[in-house]
Amino acid sequence: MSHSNPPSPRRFAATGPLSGRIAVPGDKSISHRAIMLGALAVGETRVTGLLEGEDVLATAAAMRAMGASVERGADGTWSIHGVGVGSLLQPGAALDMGNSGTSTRLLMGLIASHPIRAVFTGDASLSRRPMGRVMAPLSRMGAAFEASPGDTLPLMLRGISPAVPISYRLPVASAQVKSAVLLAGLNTAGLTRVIEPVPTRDHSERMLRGFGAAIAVGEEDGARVIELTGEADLTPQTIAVPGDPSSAAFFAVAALLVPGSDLTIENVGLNPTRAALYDVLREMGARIEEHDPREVGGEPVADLRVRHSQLTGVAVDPALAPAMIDEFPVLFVAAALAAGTTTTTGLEELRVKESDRLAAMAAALTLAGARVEERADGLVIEGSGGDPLRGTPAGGQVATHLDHRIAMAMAVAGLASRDGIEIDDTAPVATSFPAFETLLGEAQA
Ligand SMILES: O=C(O)C1=C[C@@H](OP(=O)(O)O)[C@@H](O)[C@H](O)C1
Ligand SMILES: C=C(OP(=O)(O)O)C(=O)O
Repeated sequence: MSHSNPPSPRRFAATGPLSGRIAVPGDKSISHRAIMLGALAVGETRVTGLLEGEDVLATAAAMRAMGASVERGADGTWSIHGVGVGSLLQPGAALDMGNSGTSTRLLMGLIASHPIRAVFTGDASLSRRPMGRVMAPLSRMGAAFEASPGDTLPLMLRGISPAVPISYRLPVASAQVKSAVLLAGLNTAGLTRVIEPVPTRDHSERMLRGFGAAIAVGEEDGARVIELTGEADLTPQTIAVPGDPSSAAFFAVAALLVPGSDLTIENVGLNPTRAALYDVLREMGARIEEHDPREVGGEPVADLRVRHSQLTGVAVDPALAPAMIDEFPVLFVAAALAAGTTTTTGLEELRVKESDRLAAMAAALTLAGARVEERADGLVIEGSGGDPLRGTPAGGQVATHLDHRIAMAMAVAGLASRDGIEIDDTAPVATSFPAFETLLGEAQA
């Protein structure tokens, strides 16, 4: 896990245009869910394109610790033999979630309706993140918690069976909270409902349906309503995981910013609950074309051709935030090179990710010579009009705070800088995108 890796500083500097064709690794959100649901289906689930990043490997280790077999074949296909809904075993040791919020919150949901006890631990970043948002609904279902102050890790969860089905209105727009409740509903007799005033990524709903769960999605007073009838019996699946749009985002912005670039990113997942970054970039003037739109693993996918473009600042509609929530760090980099002002609002959630992403990006971009104003709920960025950022001053280093997306966003900024950008630690990149630097080399070859 990333917290045991020594810091790995690195300098990113302009090395010329990005071109050719690359394929980014599998979607992180979908990979977590494929392992979890496969581990609950009796029989063999086969997964191709699984993201082999530290976060997903933490999920795999946890499911093994609870009785499932989760193994990688020589050809890269993963084979999962599940235990069946209701049959997760008591883990023999604490579940080390590393840096992964998704692993932690979704697994809390799964365990909440099983009669087992689990201790969750994580790295320094994860141990600061709020878990009360999942503890609240899962407590109503009957689970019990002993958490660290501020409802953080390490925490102990005592699940219960039978659990009580609930109807839960999400107080924050969070796919992790929604998914935790739905996963707890799998081993809960009756109707578990989640009401989502603001839609968030719907991978859980899609995949639960694919595995044969009784799940219905409707609308009530303008809100999305998801209803799951337990107890579920899941049927093993063969799943192809599409490329991660959140990983592709770094390459798309790099190609937009570096003059002369013409890069095609293959097989990018474009689920509408995930792809808003690409719409915002187009609104800013980005030349991004979608080729060969198709469906992979029940998700819309296309190849993206991205060419260097002069960008113009925009006011980003806060209603789009959930559909691009992990892409703001790299959007801020695009804004720093655009002509004019980019304003973002409604982004309080960014303060409780792997780092406080508003503070971290404001500090990092300012250090690199951009003009940034940090507000309570967003950043206002005065773009350079296409001129390269100065880069980090001698002896200066961007602080990434154990946050992979800060590291990759500022690496992209480095490619569009005059003097290069020095990053304090690229080790966290391995949580979501271990091949990042290799692919960067390929695209610049
Ligand atoms: O459900 C998921 O897979 C995720 C949901 C989002 O978190 P929140 O639910 O906290 O918004 C996102 O930031 C995270 O990277 C992955
Ligand atoms: C927020 C993220 O992940 P998680 O919540 O799973 O740590 C992310 O990948 O940007």
